[in-house]
Parts: sequence; structure tokens; C-alpha cells
Amino acid sequence: MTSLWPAPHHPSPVVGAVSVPASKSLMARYFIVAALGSKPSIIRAPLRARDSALMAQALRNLGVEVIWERGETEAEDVITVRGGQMHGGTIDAGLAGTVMRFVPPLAALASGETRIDGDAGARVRPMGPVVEALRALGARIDATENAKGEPALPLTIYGKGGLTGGEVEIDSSASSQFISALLLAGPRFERGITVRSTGAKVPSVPHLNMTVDVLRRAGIEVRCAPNTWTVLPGEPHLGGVTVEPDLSNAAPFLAAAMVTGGEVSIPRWPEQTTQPGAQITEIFERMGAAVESTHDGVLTLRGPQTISPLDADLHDVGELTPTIAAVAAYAAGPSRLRNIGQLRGHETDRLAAIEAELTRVGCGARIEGDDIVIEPAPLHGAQMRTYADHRMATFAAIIGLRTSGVVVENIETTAKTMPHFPAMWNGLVEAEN
Ligand SMILES: O=C(O)C1=C[C@@H](OP(=O)(O)O)[C@@H](O)[C@H](O)C1
Ligand SMILES: C=C(OP(=O)(O)O)C(=O)O
Repeated sequence: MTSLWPAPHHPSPVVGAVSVPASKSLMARYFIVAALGSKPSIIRAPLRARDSALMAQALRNLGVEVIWERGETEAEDVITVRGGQMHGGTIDAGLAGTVMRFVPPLAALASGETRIDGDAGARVRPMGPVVEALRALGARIDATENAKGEPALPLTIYGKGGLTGGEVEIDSSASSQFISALLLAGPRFERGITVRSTGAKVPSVPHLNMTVDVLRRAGIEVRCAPNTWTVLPGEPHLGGVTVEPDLSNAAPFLAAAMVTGGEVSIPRWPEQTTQPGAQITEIFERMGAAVESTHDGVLTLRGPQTISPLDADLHDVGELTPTIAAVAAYAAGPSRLRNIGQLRGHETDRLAAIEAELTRVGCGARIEGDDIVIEPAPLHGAQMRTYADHRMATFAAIIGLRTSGVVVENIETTAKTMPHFPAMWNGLVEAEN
């Protein structure tokens, strides 16, 4: 059944502050690295959302101890993770790229049989290169073939209790997560792992740097050379970590200031971070924003009177595209968002989804190769589709802020990474405006 959410309409300046939940990408890496160590690790201020709940359950099903103590708010939650020899299990990956890509290498190292499946949308997400790489490293995997004849979910992995590791080549042009998956499990291969990227340039490189950073933080030696990463064998110990807020999920709230000429603050914005979402501030500055960070960790963005069009290569920060596209729909001229072919394998084909939904509200939009061109025009309300994609839901909310009559289908799809999005959005829009 389709639920309908009338998007709040607030074309006058939105002013307020929003605390955003923890980073999905850091959570996934902390979970995996903690699970590969036998000493307990502690994850503080974690993300309470569908992706992180699925990862916690996937690890438990493989025999990892995951104790999630709930505080009054998620900022007070504490998770204790203790790994050990893993056994096989049944895993639901939902629509989480991090679960469907990061868990198979663990299953290949476990003793026993693991079956991994997910939502209908997960079955069509690219999966082949990680399956082929694990096979090349000696893992036995039965995978379903997708329409292109590539390995896809559901799959069964027959874990042998360990793998030798060594060198492997991979075409990771469809997702950086294939390489991250192999590197994260790397310390537990007998000889570690060396991953060589073949094929076109890997997207979302900052996410690879995040993977390397988390491994190093856990005491693992990682060597990086152009297109080659080596993880030495060892026992990772993550220790205690506090998860940063998710900066890609902060982006829609900053976009609210962009499209209304308002002012939005995000507390706990990290001074230094590996999150690609941090780049949203420079991108919005190019579109006319004024951004200020105060020493107490609050980042404030003031939206411009007129939004400048943007011509930018988003290959490294693909997950920001829907948010940027929504803002570009209100720019003073055409924008071109370049080099984002990887979006075809995200929660939905986001290039097609952005083109379709912008067109639906009257904005010019067309895909040219791996770029999307956005030609603003007077927009009108419509019932907007979200394709089970959390970022298409927040995209529609941004459009609805400035254009009346937008109704968003299945806003609850934001539960993937931000379950309280509707209340947070209403709270910001209604705050003393
Ligand atoms: O490793 C990660 O946590 C992620 C990597 C990126 O995936 P792609 O490389 O498939 O774009 C990003 O878009 C996704 O949201 C999260
Ligand atoms: C691409 C994304 O998610 P996933 O981790 O499922 O790939 C995303 O959150 O934008």
C-alpha cells in the first residue's frame, strides 16, 4: 500500500537547528571491524535505523556477540561487539548496500553455510564483482544470475572457516563498496589481501578512504598505492568509538536553507572527517550559500537570495546527488551534475528517478551519458514517487518546501538511515518561522 505525506510548504526563510543521527557508513564499518576482533569494542551514539539494525542482526546471525543497550535517546545508546569464530547463518540485507556487500567476505571466512537475500530492490543492485573476487580467492558461492547474467542476490556462501587471501583484481566501477568489502575483511585472510582495481575509475573514493581510516584506527596496517590497496593480516581492535553525525543526511536540512533563503545549523559537525557528505558545504557555497563553523562544532548555512547553477563532477560524492538536484531545480539557470553513472546501482536507478520526478513537477531534466542536466522552470505540485529510496524521499521534501501541493509517496522509506525524518523536517519548518 502506498502512504501519502503532504510535504510541508514553506517558501519563506526556514530558520532552525537540526541534530542529525549517526553516520550510516561509519556505523557499517565499525560493526564489521569490531566483529573481526575477539576483544570487545564499544560503539557509542550509534545509528538507530533500518540499515544499522540489519547489520547488527546479520552479525548476530553469524555468531558475533552484539549487545545494543538503548538509552533514552540514541545518543545515549551503547553497543558492545565481540567477535570470534563465525558460523553460517541466514542474512537479510534489506536494501543496504553496506550489508549486501560487506557481509559476504565475512561469510566466506566463517565455518558453515550462509544465505544472503534482501528486498526486491536489492536483488537488482550490482553484486557481481565482489562475488567473483571472493571466488577468485577460493570461496565457494552459489549466486542467482541477474538479467545481465551477473551474480546477484540471493546467494549462498559455503564458508570453510578461513581463506588464504593474497592478490585479487576487481572492476569496482559500479560501486566502491566492492573494494571496501574486501579490505574490511582483509585482516582475517591468512596472508591479508591486495586488491587491484581494474576497469573505469572507482566512484565514491572518499568512502574507500573511510574504510582505510577505520582499519588503521583498529590497529591494522593498510598500504595504499594508485588503484591498489594492501591490508596486512592481524586482529583488529576497534576499541571505543563515538559515531559522527551523518553529514549526507544533514544535507537535506541544509538544502532547506538553500531553497528558502533561510539559515540552518547542524550541531556536532566534525572538524575533521572522512565522510564525503562534508563536501556539501563547498558545493552549496558554489551555489551561493554562506557557511560558518563556530568553535563549539556548530555549522551554520545561510541560503542565498538567488541560487547559482552548478556544473560539478559528483563522481566522488554520488550519494549527495538527489539533494543537490533538488536545489538545482530552483537555480537561476541550468545545472549539469557530471559523472554519476554509479547512481544506476543505488537504492533505485537514481538517474532515471531524478529525471522522472523533476519532470513530474515541471522542471526540465535529462540524462546525458553519465550526467544529468537540470533546466529550472516554474514548478507545480504533484504526487512524487520515492522508489523505496530514502534520498528520493528527502529530495521530494525539499521540492515541496518551495512548491505547494507536493505529496510524497512512502515517506517512511527514510527509515533506511533516518527513521524520524518526517518529524525532524516538520520540526525545522515549524520552528519559530
Ligand atoms: O561504503 C559506503 O558506505 C558507501 C559508498 C558509496 O557507494 P557507491 O560507491 O556504490 O556509490 C555511497 O554512495 C553509499 O551511500 C555508501
Ligand atoms: C547509495 C546509498 O546507500 P547504500 O549504502 O545502500 O549503497 C545511499 O545511502 O545513498
